[in-house]
Amino acid sequence: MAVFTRVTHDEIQHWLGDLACGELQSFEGIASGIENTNYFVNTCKGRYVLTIFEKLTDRELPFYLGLMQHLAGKGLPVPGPIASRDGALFRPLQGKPATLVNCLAGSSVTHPTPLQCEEIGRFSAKAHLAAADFAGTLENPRNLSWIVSAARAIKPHLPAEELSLLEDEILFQTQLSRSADYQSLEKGAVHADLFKDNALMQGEHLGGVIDFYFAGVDTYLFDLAVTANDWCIDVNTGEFLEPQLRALVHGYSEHRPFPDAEKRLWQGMLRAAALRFWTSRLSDYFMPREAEVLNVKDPRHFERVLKARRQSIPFEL
Ligand SMILES: Nc1ncnc2c1ncn2[C@@H]1O[C@H](COP(=O)(O)OP(=O)(O)OP(=O)(O)O)[C@@H](O)[C@H]1O
Ligand SMILES: N[C@@H](CCO)C(=O)O
Repeated sequence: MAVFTRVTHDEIQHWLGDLACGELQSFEGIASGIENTNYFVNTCKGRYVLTIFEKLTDRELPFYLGLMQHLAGKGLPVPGPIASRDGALFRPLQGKPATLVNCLAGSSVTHPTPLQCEEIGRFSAKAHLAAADFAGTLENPRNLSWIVSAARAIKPHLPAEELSLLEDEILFQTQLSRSADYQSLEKGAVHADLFKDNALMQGEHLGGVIDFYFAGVDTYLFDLAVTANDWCIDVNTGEFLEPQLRALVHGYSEHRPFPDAEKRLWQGMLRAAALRFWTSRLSDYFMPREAEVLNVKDPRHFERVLKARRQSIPFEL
């Protein structure tokens, strides 16, 4: 249940104020999602999503909402925040920052087809190109420094075999991050959490990508690796499904061909992406925040994915 903050018709009507989105007709809480409170809001001008941020603050929100506005402005299927007359993308509601974004069509898929993977690959490349002139500079909040510090807190809880895997992978990633190839990778503002549940599909067509609230500046290759590790795998084993992976890579490279350094670092970045989510899931598992207790995602899934990526990958870029 994701409605942490309950609001009334009058409160929403008042908050909509000068947003030029028309008179409020109805609203309903959205049950899925665990980070923020979301409502579908219907006005005489259309359907929107109201998000009340439970933890995010003025420090991060200008980056996330600014990036969504930037990408939507370039025609990508991303929910653009509706700005108030003075240009603000978020304003307080019940003392928490809140925003209104366009409601996009579609629903998330659990077993993507190769064509759907190709479509998400195309989106990813287009988003990387479109974000190149975005001015925001927030670092990926779940970067290697975060992983190292989260791992410190997790380590006392881990059995020996997992501890050794975690330490070995962090060592590998630390060395990799110092390499000339890594230093030469192209970076920009990336989604960094483009899992299946953050994409709305309409058949083979992408209706939209949502939930930019783990976005940050990181390498394009890392971002694509995050997507590959979720969209293109057998969820039982963590192994890649080759047709899905080939389709994702093909869709991506249609718009942004891979530079040589990206080709050389593909397996390393797939490992980095698996480590990032294994660590965050371990952290949520051992040190859950209040609202997460009932929604902790299984860390062992990403342990399996990481082990599989360390072994081999089906083909090179
Ligand atoms: N712009 C949008 N258009 C259509 N549906 C949306 C939009 N934004 C959110 N939703 C719906 O609301 C649900 C919850 O949103 P979201 O995934 O962003 O929740 P959250 O709590 O912010 O994040 P998390 O998934 O990390 O818990 C989505 O699964 C989707 O069904
Ligand atoms: N996509 C993340 C959740 C945070 O967005 C995970 O599956 O662990």
